[in-house]
Amino acid sequence: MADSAPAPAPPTVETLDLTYLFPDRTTGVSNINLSLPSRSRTLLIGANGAGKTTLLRLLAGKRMAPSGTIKVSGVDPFKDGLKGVTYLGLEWVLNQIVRTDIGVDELLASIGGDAYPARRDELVAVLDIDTAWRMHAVSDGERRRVQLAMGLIRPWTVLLLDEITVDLDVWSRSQFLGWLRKETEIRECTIVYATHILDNLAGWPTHLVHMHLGAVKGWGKAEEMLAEVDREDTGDKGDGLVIGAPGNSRLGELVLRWLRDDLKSRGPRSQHRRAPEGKSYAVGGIGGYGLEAKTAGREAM
Ligand SMILES: Nc1ncnc2c1ncn2[C@@H]1O[C@H](COP(=O)(O)OP(=O)(O)OP(=O)(O)O)[C@@H](O)[C@H]1O
Repeated sequence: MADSAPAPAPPTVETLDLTYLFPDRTTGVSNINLSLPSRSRTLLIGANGAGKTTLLRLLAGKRMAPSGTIKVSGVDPFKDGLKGVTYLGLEWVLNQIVRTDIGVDELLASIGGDAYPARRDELVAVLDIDTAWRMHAVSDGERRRVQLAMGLIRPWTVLLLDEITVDLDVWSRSQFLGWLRKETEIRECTIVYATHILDNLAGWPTHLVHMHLGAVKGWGKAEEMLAEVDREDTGDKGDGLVIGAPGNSRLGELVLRWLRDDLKSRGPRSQHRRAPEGKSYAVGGIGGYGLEAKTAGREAM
């Protein structure tokens, strides 16, 4: 009788009342409840310091969350490993190998390009990479394109992206976003993407998560959240924070509104730090929180 391997768990991302505090016990993320289905493309939106990177690193298993508060593809990413999860963030961008005198072909082969030749060739084409480039002699954007190809060649099932497209020109970024979209359409995979750059993202996300002061202020299906824009008038509220420029996408308009309201509710940064409405950050004595994982072996390349 032939062995039948169990079907892989669907690549879902779930958090259950997830709280994580840094050692100062005042910053981090608190009480986060999300349930992102397979094949979703989620944008994490929030002002600088809202908690997006912290959340992504927790989802990637790079920080230890309290037991039972995170499940990625059905398992705890810290305890049970990162199979199928690709996290592309700052550490990956800063890796020095991509600044040395090494050729693109060699670099792509070193991270498994030869095992996935079709994906490698597709990414080289989508990201308009010249495989004759030497990495010490390319522009920032060219280097970023090679880094993206390196990070994406292996067929991930959950992709966690912390804004890593900043150096791409508009065309390359739109091609890249289109490729990501296609991935979720042709196979079981899921993307969570933290970004401040909304160009070419109209119609891209299936879900939106609005973060503010370490909490999720709202989340849901993108179309339902975008419907807010059609319902509300957003012009000048007499506070000098005018939005609603003609030509803004609905997504751009919604995000401007969110950030305007967040700024108003938070006040200037130099004022005292405030917890999100209805929440209070615990100070000290919470078992399991604030533990920075010893992640040397877990850091992305
Ligand atoms: N290692 C750390 N130790 C203590 N506090 C931290 C640490 N890293 C981040 N923070 C704090 O946690 C909060 C959330 O930071 P985080 O990097 O998650 O924000 P973000 O939404 O990704 O911001 P940005 O859009 O600027 O990248 C910030 O107030 C930040 O100062």
